[in-house]
Amino acid sequence: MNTALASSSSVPTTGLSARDVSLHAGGRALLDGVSLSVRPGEVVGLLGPNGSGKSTLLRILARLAEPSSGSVTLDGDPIAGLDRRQTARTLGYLPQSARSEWPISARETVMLGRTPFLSPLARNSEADHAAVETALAVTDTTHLADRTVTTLSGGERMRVMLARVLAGSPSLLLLDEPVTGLDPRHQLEAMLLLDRLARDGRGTLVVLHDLTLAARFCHRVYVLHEGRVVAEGPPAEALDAATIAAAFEVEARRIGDGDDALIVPWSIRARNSGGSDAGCR
Ligand SMILES: Nc1ncnc2c1ncn2[C@@H]1O[C@H](COP(=O)(O)OP(=O)(O)OP(=O)(O)O)[C@@H](O)[C@H]1O
Repeated sequence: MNTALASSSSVPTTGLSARDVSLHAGGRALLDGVSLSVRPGEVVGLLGPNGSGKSTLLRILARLAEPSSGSVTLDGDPIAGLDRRQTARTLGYLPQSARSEWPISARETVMLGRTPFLSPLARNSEADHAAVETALAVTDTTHLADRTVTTLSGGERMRVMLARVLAGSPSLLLLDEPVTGLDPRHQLEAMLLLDRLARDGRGTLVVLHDLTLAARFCHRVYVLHEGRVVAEGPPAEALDAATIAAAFEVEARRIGDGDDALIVPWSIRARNSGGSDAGCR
């Protein structure tokens, strides 16, 4: 499968960083002093229970929301001051449960990912069409290209929306649960694709709920809990039993070590278990 995603339009980057980012809304802190980075050549996992702030953080990193305090920098420059088109060429963002409401074809939907490269009133170029066909191929959606996107199944639609991000050939990808709803084969294909993109020098921050996929495919992970980073580092270190218990309130069974580890949530951990609580690091 060809994974050479339109490298000519990719904008080189040294990485994206959040420093001490907080966001207050609804009378509480949704994010509280979060610092994080993603660099070219790495797949970084963003993990945490429902409501811990993962999507909120991704929206801030994608410049779709403003933090109450703290900063986000791209290549060392504050993202708030950068040219929006240039930012869109560098950063690819896949929202959670991404969907298209327009009854257009999957191919036309993927072509929308080329928007940052279009001049006003210009027709799509050969490079645009080539990027779209490659993005369809690597997401195994070529056979769906002429279907109206609103008629696709949830997993098919997710792969098309991922193709739309890839069509822009971003240097850095911000992906909010890209494998949720995908069948096992397509989950693996998507994670293997991120791995190949990292080897090509691109970087990805990916929200995952599957601890085994995170352990296998992420170079580093951040674990969020109630808006704070409670663990970070290589999965073998950050996803230890104490962190999993404290952050997710489950006991997990671990089979194997390192990136071969299977981490399976196994039993519910009682809340308010007093002194036996492992606590978040
Ligand atoms: N505009 C808002 N006003 C008030 N609360 C908000 C707002 N946006 C999000 N929240 C709350 O902030 C918290 C974090 O939401 P967020 O969507 O970032 O969580 P998440 O970690 O992505 O969760 P999930 O795994 O369920 O997708 C949640 O409790 C959510 O209800």
